[in-house]
Amino acid sequence: MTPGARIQAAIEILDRIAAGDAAERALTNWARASRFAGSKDRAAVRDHVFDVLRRWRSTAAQGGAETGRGRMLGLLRQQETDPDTLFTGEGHAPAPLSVEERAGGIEPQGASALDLPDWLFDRLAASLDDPRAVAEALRHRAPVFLRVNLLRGGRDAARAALAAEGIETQVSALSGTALRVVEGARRLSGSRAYAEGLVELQDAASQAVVDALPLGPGMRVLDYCAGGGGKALAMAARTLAPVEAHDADPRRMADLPQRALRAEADIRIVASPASGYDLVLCDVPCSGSGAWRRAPEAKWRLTPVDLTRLMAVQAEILDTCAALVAPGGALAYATCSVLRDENGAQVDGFLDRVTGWSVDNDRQFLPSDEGDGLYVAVLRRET
Ligand SMILES: C[S@@+](CC[C@H](N)C(=O)[O-])C[C@H]1O[C@@H](n2cnc3c(N)ncnc32)[C@H](O)[C@@H]1O
Repeated sequence: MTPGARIQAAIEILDRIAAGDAAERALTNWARASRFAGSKDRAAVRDHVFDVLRRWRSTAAQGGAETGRGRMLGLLRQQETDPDTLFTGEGHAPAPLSVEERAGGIEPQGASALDLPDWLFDRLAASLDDPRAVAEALRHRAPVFLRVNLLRGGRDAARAALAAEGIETQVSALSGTALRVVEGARRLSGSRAYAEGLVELQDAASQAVVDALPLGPGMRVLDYCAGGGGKALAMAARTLAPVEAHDADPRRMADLPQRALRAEADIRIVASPASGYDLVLCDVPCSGSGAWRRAPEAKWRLTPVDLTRLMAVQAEILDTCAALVAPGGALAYATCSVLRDENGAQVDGFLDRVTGWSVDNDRQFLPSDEGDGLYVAVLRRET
C-alpha cells in the first residue's frame, strides 16, 4: 500500500469508530477485508488510527470536520506533514483537498486542546497539581516496556538475548526489572527471549507497583483481580512460592496458565478464595485514565455515570478483600488511574469504614516516558 492508501484506510476505519464500532473490531474487520495489506501496512494503519484516537478533539478542530477525513487532516497538520503529498487522489489515496478544507481548521482551545472531554478535564484538575502535563502525556504514544523474569535469569542475560534478535533496550529508572524497548519492538512477539519466558510485556510503573508490595519468600499471596495475570506473574517471581489468582470473570484469566508455564511461575487459580492471606492485592477495575495513551477510546467513552459505578465496585472489592487478610497482613489497593476519586479518596473512604487498619505507604505514578499512571496503597491490618 502507498502512504496515501494507508491514510485512506485509516479514514474509513475512523468513520466506523465514530459510528460506534470498537477500534479493535474496526481494525480487524478492515484487515480481513483487505488481504492485500501486509504486516507493515496493518501496523501503519493502526498507528494512524490510534494517533487520531488519542487526539480525537484537537484533530477534528484542526482538520475542520468531525469526520475520519477531517481528523486525519488535523493529525497531519499537527505533525507538520504537508497533506497535499498524501491527499493526491492517485490510486487509493484520499481525494485532493477542497478549497474549503484548505481554508478550514481552527486552533483548539481548553479541554479540546488537551484532548479531554470537558467533564474529565475538571476531574483531572481536581486530582492533580499539573493536570495539563498529564493530559499532554496522554496525547502521545506509550513506550514499550518489558519485565525481566527473574525466575528465568538476570537482567543482563535478558538484554543480551534480546539484542541478539535485534531488540535494543534501556534499563528503566522506575524498576530494577523494567527494560524500555528502544529498537525492534515489532520483533518481540516472535522472539525467542519472549517465547522462552525471559521477558514479559509489562509497563514499568506496573512493575514499580509490585516492587512496592511487602512480598517475601513463602508468603501466602492472593491476586484478587488477576485479569491477564501481569501482576500475579511479577509477584510469583518475588515470592518464589505459589500465588493464588482470582477474577470475577474467569475468562480474563484464560491465558494465565500458559503464561505461567512459560515463565516457570507457580500460579494457582482459585474460584473462591479462603482467608488468612499475608498479602491480598486488589488491582481493581477503574477508568484506566493512567493508561489512556494505550487504550485511547476509553477516554472518550467513559461517562460520569460509569465512573460513579466503578467507584462503588472499587469500594466493595476493598471491603471484600480486607476480610481475606490475616491479622498483621497487608491489603494492597491498586489502579491504573490518575483520578483522586478512584485512588486516595477510596483509601480514605475505606479507613473511615473500618477499624484496625493503617496506611503503610502509597504512591501515585503519573504517565510519562518512564511509565503509565498508576496508584498503589499498602494498607496494614493491625488486629
Ligand atoms: C485492572 S484489571 C486487572 C489487571 C491485572 N491485575 C494485571 O495486572 O494484568 C481488573 C480486573 O478486575 C476484575 N474484576 C472486576 N470486578 C471484580 C470483582 N468484583 N471481583 C474480582 N474481580 C473483579 C476484572 O474482570 C478485571 O480482570
